Amino acid sequence: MSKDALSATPTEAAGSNTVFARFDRVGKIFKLPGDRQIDALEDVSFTLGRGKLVGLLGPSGCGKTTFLRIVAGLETATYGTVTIEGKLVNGPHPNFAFVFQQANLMNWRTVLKNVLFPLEIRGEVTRASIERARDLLNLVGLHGFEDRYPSELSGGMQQRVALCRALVYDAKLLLMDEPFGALDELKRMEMHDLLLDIRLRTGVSVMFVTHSISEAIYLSDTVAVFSKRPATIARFIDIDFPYPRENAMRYEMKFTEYEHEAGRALGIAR
Ligand SMILES: Nc1ncnc2c1ncn2[C@@H]1O[C@H](COP(=O)(O)OP(=O)(O)OP(=O)(O)O)[C@@H](O)[C@H]1O
Repeated sequence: MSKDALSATPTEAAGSNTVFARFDRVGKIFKLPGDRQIDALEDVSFTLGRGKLVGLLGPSGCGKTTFLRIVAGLETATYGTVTIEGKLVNGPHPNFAFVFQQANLMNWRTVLKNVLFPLEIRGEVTRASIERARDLLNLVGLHGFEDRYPSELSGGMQQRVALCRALVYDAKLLLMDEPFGALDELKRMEMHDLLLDIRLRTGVSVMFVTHSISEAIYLSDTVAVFSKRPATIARFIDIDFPYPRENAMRYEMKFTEYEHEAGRALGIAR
């Protein structure tokens, strides 16, 4: 995919060999009372490669969350299509996991029982799946907290529990809406490395919304910069840093250049 690719036609995601998801001229118009309407999305087209990580950046209120909700099947597009693994999305799918800005844990359930909840509603709690939940908690540094309650955890720890809950059932697609927005900078950086580690181990494809240019660059294979509303893709930026990524890269000249490029696409830098 070219860095300057515009969204009029579907465009390949960075370096991917297999297409996992295809978004073809996705548009959304919200009808409001009294013949009013909000044009939220217009002709958003690109593909997400299997196991790839795409960050969505854009001005506030441009339509990023709406796009993510359409991909998740939680909202219907006014026109255009979302195809995942060759199948049209027309409702929520059991293989898609969502992580929101707030952890949204159930305070009356222990950490382990929060993580197991998606399996419980599928009737899939087995000895092996409990083991997997414990392994995930271990991976995110929460070993020993399985029987604690959410109110006993910090915000960062709660967000890590939410991530485990999203990953416990082998989701193929992880959709995240500003998942680390409520965390302080250091915790956010920790979560970045954790997410990349999980992606490496599980091969999950990831799409996430962020307001942070540096977060988008640090995590993504490709950053998709949305225009002002109605949002369309203003620019794709392929991030040519190898994985695993290291914090030192945040201070490299090339990283600053990517920040400038994203800033220009957002209209906030020259
Ligand atoms: N259910 C709805 N009904 C009517 N308008 C809506 C609805 N959901 C979103 N909108 C409008 O669509 C536009 C895009 O909203 P959206 O939440 O997708 O933007 P966003 O880019 O995620 O915003 P932010 O970055 O501030 O979180 C906004 O003008 C919003 O008011």
